[in-house]
Amino acid sequence: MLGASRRSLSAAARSRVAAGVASAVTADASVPARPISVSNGARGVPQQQNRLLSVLVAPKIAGMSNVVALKLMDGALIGRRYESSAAAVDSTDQLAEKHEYQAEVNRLMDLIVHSLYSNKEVFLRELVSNASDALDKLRYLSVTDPELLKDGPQLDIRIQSDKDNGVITITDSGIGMTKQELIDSLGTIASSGTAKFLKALKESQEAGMDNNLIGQFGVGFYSTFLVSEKVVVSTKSPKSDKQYVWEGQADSGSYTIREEKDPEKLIPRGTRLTLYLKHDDKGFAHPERIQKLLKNYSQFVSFPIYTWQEKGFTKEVEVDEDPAEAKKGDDDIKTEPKKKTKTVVEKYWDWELSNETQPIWLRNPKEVSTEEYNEFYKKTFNEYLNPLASSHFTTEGEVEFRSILYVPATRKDDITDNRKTKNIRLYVKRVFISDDFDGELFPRYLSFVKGVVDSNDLPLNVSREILQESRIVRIMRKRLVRKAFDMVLGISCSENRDVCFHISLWGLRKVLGELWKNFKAGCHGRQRKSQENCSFVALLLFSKQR
Ligand SMILES: Nc1ncnc2c1ncn2[C@@H]1O[C@H](COP(=O)(O)OP(=O)(O)OP(=O)(O)O)[C@@H](O)[C@H]1O
Repeated sequence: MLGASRRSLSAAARSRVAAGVASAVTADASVPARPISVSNGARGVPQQQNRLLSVLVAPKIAGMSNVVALKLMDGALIGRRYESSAAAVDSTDQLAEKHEYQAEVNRLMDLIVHSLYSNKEVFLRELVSNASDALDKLRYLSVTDPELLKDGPQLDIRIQSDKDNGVITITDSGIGMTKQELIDSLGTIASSGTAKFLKALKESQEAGMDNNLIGQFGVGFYSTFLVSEKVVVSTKSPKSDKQYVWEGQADSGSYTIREEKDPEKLIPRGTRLTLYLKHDDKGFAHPERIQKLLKNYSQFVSFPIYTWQEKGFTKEVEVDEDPAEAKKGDDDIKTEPKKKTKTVVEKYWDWELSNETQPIWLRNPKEVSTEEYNEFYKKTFNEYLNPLASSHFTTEGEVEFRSILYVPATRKDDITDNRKTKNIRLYVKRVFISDDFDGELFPRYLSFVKGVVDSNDLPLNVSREILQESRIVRIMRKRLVRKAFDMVLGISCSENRDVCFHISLWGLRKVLGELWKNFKAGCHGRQRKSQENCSFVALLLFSKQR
């Protein structure tokens, strides 16, 4: 999952890189593109040569005369002149631009398509997570720019499937993507999860695929190719008045992008993914299977997820009378014949809400099971192992907020390299704001603690500056730190207790050993409040004793 600000920053950075590449190909994105090869990497024929080659080898467009086809190709060469005639043509294939994947994506696709990974179902988790991120981003941006919602206030995810043909569509009404964002996002790798996956793969030093890694890290959007032979992404950003279609095939080093021209396929805003499943994976298109997977993987998504389900109701219908019976009846005394009826089930299809949208931190802690806390942690922070401890609490009075904090079982990031850890996800009135404010909400030396914080007192347009100066944040930070210390001390006390955050002494020693650097860094850290210092020193002493 990505935070809004993180994503916008990385998207901007990626746009700059990709803009350079794309500008070598089409100076004006609105020019209707013909089968032009657009290289995303170093490979490929020079652009001008590519265009000419494409024109020479362009096949005849189905249902079009050569004259019209030529006109279109002409249009590609001389600019906008034939834009309207291109729009009038009911064939889109010929208008598609061909792009090559970045080398890393090619490698990843190759691994995914040829992997023997048995837990292929994670594809749905990854796609729903992307849809939820896109909705989070829209909701966040719409706080300052309500116009973004003008094409529909509904924020939801809808999944429809055709089990006979093995097709699944996943539609979200989120932020969508512009053409450039499509190229930047679905042709290159800049995403956290996928990049982590590749790093881990490299570190595992295995020539082949370590199947477990897919499950541990997720491979984001590309996991669609675990089950699909073709994927179509149709997307409309509120920043653009055009809808674009990305199309990729398993086992292909390139993808295409074209403008959506079919009025029936236009969406007001957001993204629709259509997965054409591989023959052996068509079972994933069964509506009941989809619902089961959502229960398993996506129960913490805070937007409604609707699935298209077959339903039924019973009704009484009249049945035709048996002619022999009717004849017999005629011979008897004339009485009004009694109409016979039978009960039938009337089938119909409708959307069904398939998830619980109340965030886990708003629930009563007594009603949340350890498994639910652990699942929420793993899904939210992309973790593989259960946490060592968790703490769910509500603070009321002077400042009101709810939070769940976790101590992970392993520490992956090294705080000495001064990277942001994105360990705290900040929500304001349930709206996800950012995971970039970790330093402001939490001291750096506690960066191993992960969690969510939801405040009702902060403004929705909260910025780093507001956080730094806010008295509310100072109080929140103090309480969060105290809770984090309580939690770590709780782990330490567990040596002499039967039940203490369901962890073992072995786990404690392990975590303190690994967190040693964090504690040390805390010692040398900037000025801290005395109470914080006291607890910190106590922890430090404790950890040294062990
Ligand atoms: N439904 C969507 N709506 C809008 N943008 C999307 C959607 N799906 C994917 N994207 C864009 O594609 C990018 C790449 O997606 P991918 O799933 O590969 O990685 P990620 O979501 O960024 O990272 P991670 O897998 O770690 O959460 C996303 O960052 C986002 O910008």
